[in-house]
Amino acid sequence: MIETFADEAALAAAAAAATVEALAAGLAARGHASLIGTGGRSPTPVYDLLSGADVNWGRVTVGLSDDRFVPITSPDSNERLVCERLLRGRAAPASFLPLYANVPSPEAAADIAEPHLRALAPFDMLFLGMGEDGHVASLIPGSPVMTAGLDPVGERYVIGVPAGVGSPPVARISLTLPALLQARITLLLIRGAVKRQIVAHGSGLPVHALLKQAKAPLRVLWTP
Ligand SMILES: O=C1O[C@H](COP(=O)(O)O)[C@@H](O)[C@H](O)[C@H]1O
Repeated sequence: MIETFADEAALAAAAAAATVEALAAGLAARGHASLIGTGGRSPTPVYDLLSGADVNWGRVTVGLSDDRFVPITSPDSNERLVCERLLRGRAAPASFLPLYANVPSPEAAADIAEPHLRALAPFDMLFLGMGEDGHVASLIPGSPVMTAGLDPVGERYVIGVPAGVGSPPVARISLTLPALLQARITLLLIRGAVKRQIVAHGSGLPVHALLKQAKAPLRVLWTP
């Protein structure tokens, strides 16, 4: 079911409330909690709200479902977005687990991140955006690693994605479907008629691998 919100602010308020609840549950049950964020435009107002939320952020680890293989100084860096919009104010004490590393290739960065993501799973909250091509994380149609990344029994949690697909078409680092399915709750944050149509009526795109599975609870939050 797609949950419809009147505007971006209403969607952000619902997403932030669900996130605070999920992090509080993780903290109460295990003494620590995890939030895997996403890049793009969709999560930004949610990050703004969460940066002021009453959470024991010092016991929260924040990661990313994907990043571009660019340094944090780049405007294309998802890590930069999270640092600028989430990890400030009350959320400043949270720990950050990067996907990007200053190494020669996205595959080498993925190798570094892999054990840390495995140790962090299962995740208390996962945010995903979706492109108008149906991609989630950096599992992008046309990519030579998309099929491997969407293999539900694949051995990797983190993969390098060669340049040439996506916007911008830079190399990337992405969580795989087995990693995404480690979320206790996932919020798919989408906006606009095209994305609603893809979720409601499309098939065979990366997002549908998540929509059709029953292992990891998923909410779709949409606004026009
Ligand atoms: O390239 C990316 O795009 C998607 C979707 O972004 P949006 O601006 O349409 O919400 C995003 O989820 C992903 O993290 C990012 O790398």
